[in-house]
Amino acid sequence: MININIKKSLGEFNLDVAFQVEKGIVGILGPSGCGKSLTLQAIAGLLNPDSGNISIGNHVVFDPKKKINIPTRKRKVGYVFQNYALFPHLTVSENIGFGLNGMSRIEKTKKVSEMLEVVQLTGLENRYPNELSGGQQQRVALARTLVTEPEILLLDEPFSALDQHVKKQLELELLAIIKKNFSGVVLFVTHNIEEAYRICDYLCLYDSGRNIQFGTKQEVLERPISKSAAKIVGCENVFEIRWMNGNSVVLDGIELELEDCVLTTKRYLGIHSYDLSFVASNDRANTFPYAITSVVDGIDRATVSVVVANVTFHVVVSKSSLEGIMKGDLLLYVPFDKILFMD
Ligand SMILES: Nc1ncnc2c1ncn2[C@@H]1O[C@H](COP(=O)(O)OP(=O)(O)OP(=O)(O)O)[C@@H](O)[C@H]1O
Repeated sequence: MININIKKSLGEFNLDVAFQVEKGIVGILGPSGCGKSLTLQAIAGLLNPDSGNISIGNHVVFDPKKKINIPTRKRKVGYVFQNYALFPHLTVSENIGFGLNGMSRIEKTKKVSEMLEVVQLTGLENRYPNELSGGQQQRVALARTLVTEPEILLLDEPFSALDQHVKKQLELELLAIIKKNFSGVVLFVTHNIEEAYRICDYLCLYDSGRNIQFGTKQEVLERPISKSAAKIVGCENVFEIRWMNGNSVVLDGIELELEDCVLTTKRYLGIHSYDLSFVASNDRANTFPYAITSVVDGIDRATVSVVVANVTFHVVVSKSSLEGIMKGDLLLYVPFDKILFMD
């Protein structure tokens, strides 16, 4: 369990975050410079907040009102950094055993060798970090952290230094090791919504030093609460709206019908690019002729940008459907049950 409620001013930047997590892997997502790493540093005791409190498990580790500020080494926090931060002059075994203080040599050797097995690096114990691949270095970093039996695991963009082609495989490996050997809360900082979705149970969205939304990954993806939350979860189609009545809204020049009367005060509407589609007939509401403005080609999918009146929609389509869409005799379909309303 982690409970954090802190404020910290650093020059112009103000960090003001509060959330509580009982268990599971939480993806912390947000634009660059929004305070994700500072939050992890505060939890680890590497940054002193100006006020607030932090508890890990059943222990208060920071609360200036109670004069509590437990030092980093006693916080039971495992921290894996972007660049792994291994000691270059120590071998794999020495790196893993580094944090095991107050243990006999025999005990330490046993623990390190168990951990080498957990991260499948047995046989490489005498190598130095520069003799390992990026993925192997990452596993040493994870082992060095897990061996200290932390109550919380902080992963700060652990895949960012890896090549694209090995990333997914290593993600799976790392996830399997964590799930099998660690039962506490994992806070996982990433910029990538796809990666967060693959790995995490919950998402915590950040914007300008604040956490703006927390929920299961499905909830957050399906119901971003604001325009900034929608942007962070990769919703490419967000528009300011004018309510006509409870049954329809007007975007810039087009009217969208809604399924039920949903009068709200929400100012924006969003729809994920994968929820839009192209259809052959206008036998349903919200189908529109379109003009294509661009096509971004992917391996098996493409993103087609189309204009309807003055509104540009981005639509993800399969490559096989691209030819029909390019001819322009289909209609863009905006399904009302996929429309998201937000502040
Ligand atoms: N010691 C410091 N003094 C002043 N400002 C700082 C300090 N450390 C960080 N900042 C500022 O605080 C903000 C948040 O930094 P943080 O590293 O938490 O961002 P982040 O969300 O992790 O970004 P990224 O995704 O780029 O790693 C940034 O604007 C950064 O410039």
